[in-house]
Amino acid sequence: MQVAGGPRTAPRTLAPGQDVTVSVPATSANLGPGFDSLGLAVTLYDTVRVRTSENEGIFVEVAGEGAGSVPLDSSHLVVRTLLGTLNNAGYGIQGLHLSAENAIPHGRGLGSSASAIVSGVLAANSLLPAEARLDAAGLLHSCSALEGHPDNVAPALAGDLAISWETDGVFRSVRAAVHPSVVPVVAIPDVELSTESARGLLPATVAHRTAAANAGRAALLIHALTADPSLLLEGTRDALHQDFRAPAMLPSARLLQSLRSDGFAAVISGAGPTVLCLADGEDAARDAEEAMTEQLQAAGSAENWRVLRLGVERDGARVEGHQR
Ligand SMILES: Nc1ncnc2c1ncn2[C@@H]1O[C@H](COP(=O)(O)OP(=O)(O)OP(=O)(O)O)[C@@H](O)[C@H]1O
Ligand SMILES: N[C@@H](CCO)C(=O)O
Repeated sequence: MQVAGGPRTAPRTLAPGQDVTVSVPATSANLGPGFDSLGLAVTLYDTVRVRTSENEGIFVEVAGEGAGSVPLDSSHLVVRTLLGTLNNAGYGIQGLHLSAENAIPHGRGLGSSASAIVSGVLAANSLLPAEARLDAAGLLHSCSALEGHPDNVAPALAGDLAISWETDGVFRSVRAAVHPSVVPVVAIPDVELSTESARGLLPATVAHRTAAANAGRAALLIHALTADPSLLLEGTRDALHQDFRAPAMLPSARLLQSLRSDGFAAVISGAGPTVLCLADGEDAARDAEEAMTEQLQAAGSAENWRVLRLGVERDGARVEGHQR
């Protein structure tokens, strides 16, 4: 958590009794060829309620994903992000009560860390006085800098499809409307793979022809996702990350390969190991669900995976303040 650049004077203390709830969607980054650039918000959510208190100390409770494994003190990712954001604005708190209900599984490629960062930054922003708040561009940059790349935080903040980039250290993003017939279907294994270790498997450089081929597919993918979903299979072909990471997620790599051979637009979601199919219409989504389930059954591992048909989350994170 970066706190450099924070206040040079003693921080002001936020009033106790403030109460805010933030709900943030899961996101699937990369979508094949859009490494560190493309991301899609989907209908699975983490929700945190944050209350400032006059009782000193930090109290954290977690239900759902991460319960029993994430820390319950100031090192909790949402708390750490929230306190860092307040500190950067010149504020602190006396006491804090955070209650999290998580549906996004951790370390599976569905943007759980981005969701936690967005939750912490948005909660802090809502608790701050209006004049100390970040604007939309500041929120995107701040969350992206904390996550290290913008492709999950951008759709988590704004919803739908996000196309993101970085210029001279500044992260930016535009939102694009996904074609209404696109349905995301995911197969989530019960094993985790940290993004950090998956990034460690990538080469420092690729051949020029590889980069050129990938650029063409990324451009095609945006057309397929927004205008012509019949091109999704060809548009989701990646050359930059999936093959390099396959040794760390062999069952996912096998499922991906066999789904693509059968004509499904399957990709590794984020850094994996979840497999995402982008289906063109509800019938195709049902076929993808069935194909995933059958292939996992044939491999004798269906009980270790969850297959879910999701929707595209159009609006992104929601913040609700409560009067007390
Ligand atoms: N809601 C949360 N509360 C606290 N910590 C969290 C939360 N979500 C994620 N984390 C932390 O982030 C880690 C997972 O982050 P990681 O970047 O490895 O995977 P991911 O974000 O789920 O996947 P990807 O970045 O590929 O989409 C967890 O192990 C946990 O330490
Ligand atoms: N673009 C990121 C997404 C996961 O955080 C990666 O693949 O490493």
